[in-house]
Amino acid sequence: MARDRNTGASHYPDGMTGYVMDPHGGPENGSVRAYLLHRAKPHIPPWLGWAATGLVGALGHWRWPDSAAAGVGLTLASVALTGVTWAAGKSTTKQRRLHSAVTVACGSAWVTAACLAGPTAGPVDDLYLMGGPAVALSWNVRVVLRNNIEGTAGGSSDGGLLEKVGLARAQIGAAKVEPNRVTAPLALEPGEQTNDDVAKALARIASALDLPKSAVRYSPDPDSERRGDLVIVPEDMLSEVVEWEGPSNLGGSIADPLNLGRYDDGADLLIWLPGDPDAGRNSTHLLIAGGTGSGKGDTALNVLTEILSRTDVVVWFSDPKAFQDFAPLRAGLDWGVEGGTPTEVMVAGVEAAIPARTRWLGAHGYRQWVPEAAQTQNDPAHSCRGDGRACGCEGMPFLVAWFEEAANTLRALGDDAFTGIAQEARSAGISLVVSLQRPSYDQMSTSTRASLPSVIALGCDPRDEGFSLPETVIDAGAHPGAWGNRRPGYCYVVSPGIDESRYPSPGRTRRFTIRAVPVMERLAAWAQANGAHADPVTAGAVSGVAGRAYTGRTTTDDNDEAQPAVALRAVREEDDEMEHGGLLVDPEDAYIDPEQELPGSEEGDDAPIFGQDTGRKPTPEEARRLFADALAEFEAEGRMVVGPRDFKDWCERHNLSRPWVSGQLKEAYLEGRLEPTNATGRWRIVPALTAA
Ligand SMILES: Nc1ncnc2c1ncn2[C@@H]1O[C@H](COP(=O)(O)OP(=O)(O)OP(=O)(O)O)[C@@H](O)[C@H]1O
Repeated sequence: MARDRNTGASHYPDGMTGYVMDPHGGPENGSVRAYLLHRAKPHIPPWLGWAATGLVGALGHWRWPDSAAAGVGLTLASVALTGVTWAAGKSTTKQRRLHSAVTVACGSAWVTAACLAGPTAGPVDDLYLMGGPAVALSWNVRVVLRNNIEGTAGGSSDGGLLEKVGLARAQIGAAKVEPNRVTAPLALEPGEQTNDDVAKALARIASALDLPKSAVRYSPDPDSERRGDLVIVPEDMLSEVVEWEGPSNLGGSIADPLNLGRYDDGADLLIWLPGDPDAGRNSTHLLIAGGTGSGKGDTALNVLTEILSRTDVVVWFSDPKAFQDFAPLRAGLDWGVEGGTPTEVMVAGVEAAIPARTRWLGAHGYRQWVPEAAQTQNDPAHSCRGDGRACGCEGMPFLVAWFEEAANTLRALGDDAFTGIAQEARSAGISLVVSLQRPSYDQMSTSTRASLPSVIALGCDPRDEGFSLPETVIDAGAHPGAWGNRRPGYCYVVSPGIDESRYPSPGRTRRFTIRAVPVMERLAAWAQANGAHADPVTAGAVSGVAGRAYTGRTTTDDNDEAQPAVALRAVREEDDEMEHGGLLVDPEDAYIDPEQELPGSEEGDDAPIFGQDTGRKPTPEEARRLFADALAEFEAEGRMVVGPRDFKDWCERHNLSRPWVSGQLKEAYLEGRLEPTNATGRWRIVPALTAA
């Protein structure tokens, strides 16, 4: 069929008749009578049925007036016919099945009465005149509604939408129509079509409706392979930008939902990090994945501001981008580092905190972290004492360990290590938050990806969709690849606690502008004064591996236990006054093996060594002292993870070789001064000051 661009008229091949609707519903060719006839056609059969019923009733009475045998036969036939109708309607929708059975029952009962008593006797004719049209009209209404739903979905009178998209014979049930959202139950052809077929047809449905792909979604019924809900959201209500004005629940608990923005139907976009034993939900780790310009930075700010506004959580935060986006919030963090070695130390800190926290939670009768765990333990049911009395231990806040642009860190850590940490952290009241520069498998391996159950998937390259979102959610119509960086802040969120039918619905986070900076600074100051401090157990565990690198949040509060840095400084000053060999052994002397030979060293060279480039090799003893000094210096700077490369300049200065340093590092490990890390050739300094 061709269409004249100027007149809008359609030209059919010779001999064909037909019409095409213009967008306003008027006939474009053919007569008005033909159009009306065509429109009326689907509504005529019920009325023909009504007329036929009347005719059968009249003929039956003429044949069997007042016959008792005919009465029995007709009644049985009527019941049988109704039963057959009910049975035959098994494969259709419940509503249609009932409607058909009731229609047949009414019709056959009237025929029986008309045959026996006569079509005009008593109320029989009135029943015919009133009941018949009512039943016929009910079928007309049904057809109209069905057409309307298909019409809403873009179907036109020359073929239903479903037929157009290859789902002929699928049935659409009564649609729920809300402002800007139509939800229509779909029942597919039994044995012929599956929910996968609908998923594959979504793009064609969007095309038929002239809508973007993300406007059409499908939520399969988990209990049926041929049923589900087709959801159409015609207008993009997210196009309006909403600016962040402040946290949603200042002073609340981290167990309360974090409000990150809104869904396309206006509902709040919420996530939960800690688990909820009542809901059978464990705590979760979160991946924030999006391409450049997708609004990942602002989304992270939405998440972080929400977390910092709660009173029972501490945040450890690593940002290789030197807190470019997060600087206004830094004061509210319990521990903030800028990537590289400090991040390695932070990872070691998380690793150390996990068993300590899990033990504490277990000892206090918590199977997972709940808000009560963050309070002072005054409940005998959560006591670590054997005598059943309340223990009064300080509470343990939830811990969020956040790794911005984490690809390098994760690669250095290795898959097994990360998977292990992720698994164990969940029962230790720790959530990991990880953001990636590019959401793809070359940034993060499959198994590491699998250990992050929650994701905020922002716009990305279409090829990376499968990385960001589970296949089922993509099949249901989620397509972050369609946004790229053109829709900043648009996201799909998959996370425990959210109704799964929401997963394919897009949401949008709030935008942060320059106006948000003072509000964020106020929030950080608020968090500094009112937020939680790391509990002694967590702080102790992390200080044990990170030493001075872990400072704890600085406040005006004088709680030394919650501020390991203050405690450490006090210990160090005390140590300086002690003679070597006291309780806290001077690291310079503690690990020297005077018997060990230094490769290539010159015997008997006893020139002074400290602070000078001698241009000669130090004696073995000098070299070991220098090495111990270097470790102490690293520790003092908070560089708690070291490897041969960190000694490059030092080697040059002291005429010592890299292999010698490698050997010395191993030796220091054997002596307990270093611990291996998950990365080959990297060692963690065991803090000398807290080792006691
Ligand atoms: N929810 C939002 N609504 C509207 N605009 C937003 C939203 N989020 C971010 N933007 C805007 O989109 C642009 C890119 O945002 P942002 O810098 O957060 O992206 P990004 O993914 O972090 O990019 P990059 O990785 O390059 O830093 C900014 O101009 C920002 O203001």
